[in-house]
Amino acid sequence: MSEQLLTVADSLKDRARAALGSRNLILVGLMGAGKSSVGRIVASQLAIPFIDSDLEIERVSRMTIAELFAAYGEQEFRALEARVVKRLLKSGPRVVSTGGGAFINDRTRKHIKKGGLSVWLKADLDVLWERVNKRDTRPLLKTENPKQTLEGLMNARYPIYAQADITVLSRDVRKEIMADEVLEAVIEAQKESAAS
Ligand SMILES: Nc1ncnc2c1ncn2[C@@H]1O[C@H](COP(=O)(O)OP(=O)(O)O)[C@@H](O)[C@H]1O
Ligand SMILES: O=C(O)C1=C[C@@H](OP(=O)(O)O)[C@@H](O)[C@H](O)C1
Ligand SMILES: [Mg+2]
Repeated sequence: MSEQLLTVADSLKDRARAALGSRNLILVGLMGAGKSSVGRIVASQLAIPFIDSDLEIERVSRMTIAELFAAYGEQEFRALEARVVKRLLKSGPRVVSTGGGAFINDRTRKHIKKGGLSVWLKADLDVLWERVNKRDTRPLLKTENPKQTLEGLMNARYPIYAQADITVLSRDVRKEIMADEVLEAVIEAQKESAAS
């Protein structure tokens, strides 16, 4: 990388870090959008802590997400998720990647709206499907036609994800590029709110 390009990359991180201030950055969106993997890169670029709410739920319960769904059902999982997300957002700045259903739950969405800047990683069905069909860890997709299930979730959930503060299109590009686009969107959002 040339010296000039390095300076541009550094200033992107610095400007995004300054724009975020002490707020949390919370990634929302459907399964496969890249919340967990892109969130981790964004946090490392900003040099702030990264927490994935699903991993935190698994840590505190000492069960996997699939085991929690099987043993207690989705409703109990959502109640635990709401408590964990609320706690994770108590202090900042952090990058918190949520599970796909978190922002859909009224209680959890309120915690997220209050707890920082939310970013919807929005992807089309084929991109999501390409990514999620490689693993069978997601209990909601254990159906006869998982692609159709995913499409149904898209239709039901996209109007709600649209309430996030920022939307970034999650495309078939490298995760590092997606992370840079999130940083750019944070800077833009801050400029817009300062101008209004
Ligand atoms: N931009 C990307 N390009 C290629 N693969 C990606 C990209 N973003 C995510 N993935 C892959 O897709 C899968 C799902 O990503 P993940 O971060 O777990 O999504 P989410 O947390 O939103 O469900 C993972 O295997 C991940 O490595
Ligand atoms: O969409 C959902 O309701 C879910 C998404 C999953 O997280 P990812 O979006 O990180 O896969 C996980 O929380 C759980 O399987 C439920
Ligand atoms: Mg995830």
